[in-house]
Amino acid sequence: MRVVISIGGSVLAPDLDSERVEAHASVVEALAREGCEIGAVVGGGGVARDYIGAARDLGANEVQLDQIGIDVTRINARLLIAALGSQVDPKVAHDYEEAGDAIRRGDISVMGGVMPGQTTDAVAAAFAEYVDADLLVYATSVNGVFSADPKSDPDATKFEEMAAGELVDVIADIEMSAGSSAPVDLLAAKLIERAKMRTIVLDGTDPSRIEPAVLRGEHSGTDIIPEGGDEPTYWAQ
Ligand SMILES: Nc1ncnc2c1ncn2[C@@H]1O[C@H](COP(=O)(O)OP(=O)(O)O)[C@@H](O)[C@H]1O
Ligand SMILES: O=c1ccn([C@@H]2O[C@H](COP(=O)(O)OP(=O)(O)O)[C@@H](O)[C@H]2O)c(=O)[nH]1
Repeated sequence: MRVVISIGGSVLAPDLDSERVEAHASVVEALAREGCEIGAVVGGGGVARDYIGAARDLGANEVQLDQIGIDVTRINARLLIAALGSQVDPKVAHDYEEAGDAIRRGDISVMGGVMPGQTTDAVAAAFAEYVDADLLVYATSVNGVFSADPKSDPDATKFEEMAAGELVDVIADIEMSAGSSAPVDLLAAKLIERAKMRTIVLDGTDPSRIEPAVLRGEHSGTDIIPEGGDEPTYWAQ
């Protein structure tokens, strides 16, 4: 089974904590031991936001800010690589071909950002499509996709499952409001829909939730069901 796991910066590196990075690496290694081929994509978190904020104050334009964000995601990717054993490609893949080659060689491949105008959510979706992944997992700071932002709306309800087209609609509504954050970005949602990619959005603040989700489909987040896609098959069955 081939899996791409997107580890949000808010989850991997809300601050610099080697034990947290180690815990994520352990999950990736455990999945690899189970025979999964793994691509990981790492976000920028609070450090990226701090750098972007400082550079904005200094007059940088949006593309320059994105480039700073990409650099930070790649530093976080290096942290995850440092925590993974010999099975990982020691280079942070800068494009999908490099990442795909590493996976085909049998290595775990780790990416950060690739180009301005998007986030690592979209990188993970494109990576998953490029390598024909069986599953894409977003480990983020909320336990799935909700009808509204659960951090600000106490009446928000979680989608246990939703069609990829519904995900696009929900995300498009969020992205209409400036400065808002979303469980995945709009480009990622569109790519998931186009690729008919089976996708899970879950709370990755405790990384041990990722393994049962990948191996057995057991999680309490949101399943994104591809329209016209295959029924899920689980590695452990
Ligand atoms: N409809 C929604 N469903 C789930 N989360 C939402 C929604 N709208 C906004 N959010 C927000 O999206 C954010 C997603 O996590 P974020 O902190 O950006 O993590 P990451 O580092 O994984 O990108 C959360 O802060 C959550 O409050
Ligand atoms: O392919 C990419 C990935 C990231 N970024 C930039 O890097 C920041 C941090 O990436 P992350 O995916 O963590 O974004 P977040 O989830 O914090 O919005 C983003 O806001 C963008 O500015 C980018 O421009 N292109």
